[in-house]
Amino acid sequence: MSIRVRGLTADLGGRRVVSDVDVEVAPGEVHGLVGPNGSGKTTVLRALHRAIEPGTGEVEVAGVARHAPRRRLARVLAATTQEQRHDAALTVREVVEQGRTPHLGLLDRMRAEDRAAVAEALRTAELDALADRDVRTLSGGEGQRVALARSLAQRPVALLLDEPTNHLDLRHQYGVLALLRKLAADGLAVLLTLHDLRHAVEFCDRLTVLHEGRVRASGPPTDVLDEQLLAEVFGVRATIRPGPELKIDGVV
Ligand SMILES: Nc1ncnc2c1ncn2[C@@H]1O[C@H](COP(=O)(O)OP(=O)(O)OP(=O)(O)O)[C@@H](O)[C@H]1O
Repeated sequence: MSIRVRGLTADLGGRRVVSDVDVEVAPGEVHGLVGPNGSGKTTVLRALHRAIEPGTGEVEVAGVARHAPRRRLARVLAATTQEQRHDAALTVREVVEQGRTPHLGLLDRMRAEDRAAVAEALRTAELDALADRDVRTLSGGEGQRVALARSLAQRPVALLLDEPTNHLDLRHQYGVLALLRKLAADGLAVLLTLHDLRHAVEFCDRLTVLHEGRVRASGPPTDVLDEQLLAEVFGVRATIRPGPELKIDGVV
């Protein structure tokens, strides 16, 4: 497994917000963490990339366990989070270059392979035209693509994304989700939080549904999202019909 979370418990503000959560993501898998607001999705991601210290439980990424040096973790795990605001006077290219930091020694300069990883990440996130722009001048969606490009430049084994499509227009939503599928096909393990259950059905191999900090169900999307769960967890009367109402087949 590239990502393994076992029995994870986390307390925040004196309250238990995640209890006994298990999530496993294999290489090549796109795994969605879904659940209502406040159900603990971001907290699980934050424990994985060590933005918070979990209470109990095992958290392991590509064999790098919970107490291993941070630098080892940064070589295998990239995270695109909601907190990533770009408020320094840097160009888009300079932010994406930061993705190479875990692979460089303290005084090392960028090597040819680092520059190639940055160029590929910029191209993949469709940022070539914005490469020399000051990141502080970008729109929300453009900034979100910069954060993704920085993660891609890192060339990780596992990728975490917290609501990666929430600022994106329709074309870029599709573009990012299709890109995640392609990255998974190349062997990456992808764990993302999503609110749009239609995206979850269309793009995820498996889902873990969180409710009040606990795993309510996990498995293939159409097995997991039945009428009873949609009512009890999400508070909607709904059914998953085969085939989405709006089917996007590619970008033009
Ligand atoms: N720093 C904190 N201090 C206290 N409580 C916190 C803190 N961070 C998160 N929480 C609480 O932990 C719970 C889980 O939050 P989390 O952000 O993981 O939920 P989420 O499922 O990602 O929600 P959303 O869909 O709204 O993004 C929420 O009740 C939240 O209020």
